[in-house]
Amino acid sequence: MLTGKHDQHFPIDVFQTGSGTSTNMNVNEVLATLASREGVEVTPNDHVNMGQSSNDVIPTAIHLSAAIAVHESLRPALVHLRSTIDQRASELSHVVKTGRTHLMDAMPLRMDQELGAWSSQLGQAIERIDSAMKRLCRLAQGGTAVGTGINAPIGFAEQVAQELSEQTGLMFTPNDSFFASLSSQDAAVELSGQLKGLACVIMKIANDLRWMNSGPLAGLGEIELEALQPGSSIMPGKVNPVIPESAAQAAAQVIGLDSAITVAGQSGNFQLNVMLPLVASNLLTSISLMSNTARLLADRAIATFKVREDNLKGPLARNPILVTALNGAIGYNAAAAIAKEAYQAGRPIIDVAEEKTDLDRETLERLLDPAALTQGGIPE
Ligand SMILES: O=C(O)C[C@H](O)C(=O)O
Repeated sequence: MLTGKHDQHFPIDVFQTGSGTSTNMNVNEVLATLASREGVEVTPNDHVNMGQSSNDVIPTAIHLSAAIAVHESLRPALVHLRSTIDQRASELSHVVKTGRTHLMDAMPLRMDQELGAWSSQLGQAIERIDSAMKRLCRLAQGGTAVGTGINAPIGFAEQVAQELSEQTGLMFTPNDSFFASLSSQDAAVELSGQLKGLACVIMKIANDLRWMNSGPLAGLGEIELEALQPGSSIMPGKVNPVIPESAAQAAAQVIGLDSAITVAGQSGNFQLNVMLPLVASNLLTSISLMSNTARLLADRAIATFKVREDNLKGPLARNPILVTALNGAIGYNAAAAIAKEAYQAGRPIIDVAEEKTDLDRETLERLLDPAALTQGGIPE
């Protein structure tokens, strides 16, 4: 069954009984049939489902499958995205650009600082997902119908957890309360919440890339993303940022799937949560979306964009906001007057400052040097 050879025998819809009994019995029936074909007399309920109930099997399957998907797919993809960003950041540490707040010109920063923010956000998203994994590795198996463990042999829960740990290399243990693990989906809600946080990070990176790539002539034109396809069916020669756009859509989908998981997480009525199939489907979809997106962003956008350094240099030199560096020497109001005049006249800030202050050219060059202004501290 694990090879996928019998997948066509699983026709059950995700939107089925809330316990997932239909899917559990589907598995039991296919396994019993396969065993019978080998001449072993096996029944779906008495043998395959022995010592089990859908009520503990399905919550266990949710935790197990999500933990494996995070461990084998999502985490490596996020680490890859982060190291690709780090690699580009160290290559681009010489590039100084205009910072933006409210989408408006602000003080300068280096590109490694800008990309370093993405890397740090991803690092913290990984930490949060790692933390959720601890709760995900606690299993419901052994709780059977309502959490008491009726019909399961003593020690069954521990044996299942040990066997699954050996097979996967993850550390599974029985949950400390089967009543809790059957009637709630708290660990899945937690992981989904962390995936939503990750989706926000991905959305931010994708949007920054789209803005930086905008143009090529009438936009910011700070970078040039790899051209992957003719972007327009009508406008010849137009190349669009398809990877960041697909990443932003995947992120939006994960945020939506999380909302449904949040509702499902509240659907624990007495001893059983009855939205388990939805939780399973949405959680695995989110993990898969974020894994694929992280790899695509890394390999087809971050690793390959070119920096249009000439486009960065002009606005940087003309940016009147650099006058912020003079606050300490001449005060905010005098600096504001210089900035306004420089904007209005379209003149370099240094020329206006030389006229309007007692500071000599050399001092102004030092104080207004964009690269020096990326280092923090009080300009002297
Ligand atoms: O399918 C089961 O094992 C139990 C079912 O979900 C029920 O509680 O009625």
